[in-house]
Amino acid sequence: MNSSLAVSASHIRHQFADFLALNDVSFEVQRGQTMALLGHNGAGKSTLIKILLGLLKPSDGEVIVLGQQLQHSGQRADLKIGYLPENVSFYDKLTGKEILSYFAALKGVSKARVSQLIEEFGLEYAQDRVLKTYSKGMKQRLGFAQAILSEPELLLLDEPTVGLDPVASQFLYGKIAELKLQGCGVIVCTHELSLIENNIDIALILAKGESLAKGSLSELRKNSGLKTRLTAPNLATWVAQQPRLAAYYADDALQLDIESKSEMLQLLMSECQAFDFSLKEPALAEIYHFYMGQCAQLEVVS
Ligand SMILES: Nc1ncnc2c1ncn2[C@@H]1O[C@H](COP(=O)(O)OP(=O)(O)OP(=O)(O)O)[C@@H](O)[C@H]1O
Repeated sequence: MNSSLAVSASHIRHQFADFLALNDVSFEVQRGQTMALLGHNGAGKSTLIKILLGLLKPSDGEVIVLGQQLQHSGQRADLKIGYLPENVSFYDKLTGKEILSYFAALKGVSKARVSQLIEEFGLEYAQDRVLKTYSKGMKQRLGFAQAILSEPELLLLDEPTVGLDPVASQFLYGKIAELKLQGCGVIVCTHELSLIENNIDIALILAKGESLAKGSLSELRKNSGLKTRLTAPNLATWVAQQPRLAAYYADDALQLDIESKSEMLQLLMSECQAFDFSLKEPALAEIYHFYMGQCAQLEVVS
């Protein structure tokens, strides 16, 4: 068993009555790695998270979480998993501090850690207020504090930044980065692609229960064939000087694939003495839409 893996899922299939929610999904997340779990509404993301939590037994396939094979529904890997559900719902007559203290007691975590998290998450001023007076963002911060109470080795986050302001979202991803450095594997399910883009190592894109694409951002970019755009104020002049650039010139930019990028950059710098240009790699959102579009096209053809 590979101890550097936080999760290893092989050929997961899950059937709800006559509906196939997951079909042959396989992926791995290393300890210290963050994976974005992406897909349209109903793609199967929450179903997969429930399987990793041991709340749902897959109809088929093998799941190993933190070195432990999950076999039965209801079997939790252990307390080393932190989980933030999509809709945080705690008993709303308890105060924020009471809620965290309750989970701390369940997980054998000290009261000092509860106070530390309340302070770090900027909830000191509201810690003695009942939950029903909390805003959506405050509840989300409390939910995230609950998820990382016991310093988890695997963190599963379902839409963690919904309701958070930009500063709070940045704080959350900063916290995730700290946990990663301690070797925590992280899976984030989200539709907020621009927010997560700079905070992930790999992504798994699901559509209709199937794995459409997976890999690092650069692997996904390469496999999609999407181009990097190079723009510059003098670009048209350089293209006129160097006919080899013309083959890549479209839409006021050089449209470069992985193979042509370094060659054309070298040409620009050595032959045109060009240093004033900007490069724009395909964003995660573009990559996502590309794969979703491909999936739709396949359906039309079949
Ligand atoms: N208990 C259930 N019984 C029957 N079908 C279910 C059940 N739970 C989920 N499904 C179906 O399985 C599919 C995948 O649902 P899931 O909640 O995993 O999607 P999701 O990717 O998390 O979607 P969203 O982005 O909307 O949260 C959906 O078509 C859903 O209706």
